[in-house]
Amino acid sequence: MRAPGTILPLEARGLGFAAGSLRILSGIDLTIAGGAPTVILGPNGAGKSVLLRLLHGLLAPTEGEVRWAGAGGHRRQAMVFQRPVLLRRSALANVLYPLRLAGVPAAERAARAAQALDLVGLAALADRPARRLSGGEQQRLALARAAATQPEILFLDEPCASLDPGATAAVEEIIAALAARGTKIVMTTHHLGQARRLAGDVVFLHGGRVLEQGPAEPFFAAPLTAEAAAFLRGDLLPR
Ligand SMILES: Nc1ncnc2c1ncn2[C@@H]1O[C@H](COP(=O)(O)OP(=O)(O)OP(=O)(O)O)[C@@H](O)[C@H]1O
Repeated sequence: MRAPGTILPLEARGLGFAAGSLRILSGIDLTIAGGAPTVILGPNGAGKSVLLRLLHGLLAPTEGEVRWAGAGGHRRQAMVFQRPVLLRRSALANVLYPLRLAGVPAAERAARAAQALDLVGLAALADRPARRLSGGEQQRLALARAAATQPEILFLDEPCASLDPGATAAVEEIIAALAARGTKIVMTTHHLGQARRLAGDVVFLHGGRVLEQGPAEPFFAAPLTAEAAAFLRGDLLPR
């Protein structure tokens, strides 16, 4: 069972990140509430991955802060990366391992892992060595591993970056299923079609700043900034 209460909304206030003299993100103010997925969009180098890492707590901000509404925010979230790092063990063992680390009682671990493998369509491959799975299956396994920990918020960094259309559709289905059962998804993607299909709201980043933030439908129909309009047309944006 998930701990009572909620850690949402997640708020970023004056958030910034610099590496030496290079400012990568500045002045980010965001409120991420529960509900349909939040999709972070923007051209290459806009700072999407860095923002996701700051929100997740993997990077420490050099300015501003990330605030969770409730206690234990860092424990009730998970992140899945473009290329999952899997243990040299079976698919099932990969899902069980973080549950053991999280102190989930042994009796509950097997049921949760089986349920998560089922959710991603990998129940039949539970005993296969994880590193022998295809790229799409590995990404689904990474999603199962994260989902089994029952995070309230799940960060996904380009989850379909190196997947073909079939594998991408399978991952999108899993994301939609997780969102439907109440997991808040915050993700980056370069697939505009995917963003339109999944997003409840959008954060548009350019040059390390948030230029737009709001519900997905009006953003796609009539973006407010010239930069977002150009991005949606597929034009190159000056940095
Ligand atoms: N630790 C770091 N040190 C120095 N520069 C960094 C660091 N992390 C990211 N950068 C730079 O910050 C900028 C933003 O990187 P980030 O990966 O967040 O962009 P992105 O929007 O996710 O891009 P892409 O769409 O290409 O993945 C890039 O120019 C990147 O090279």
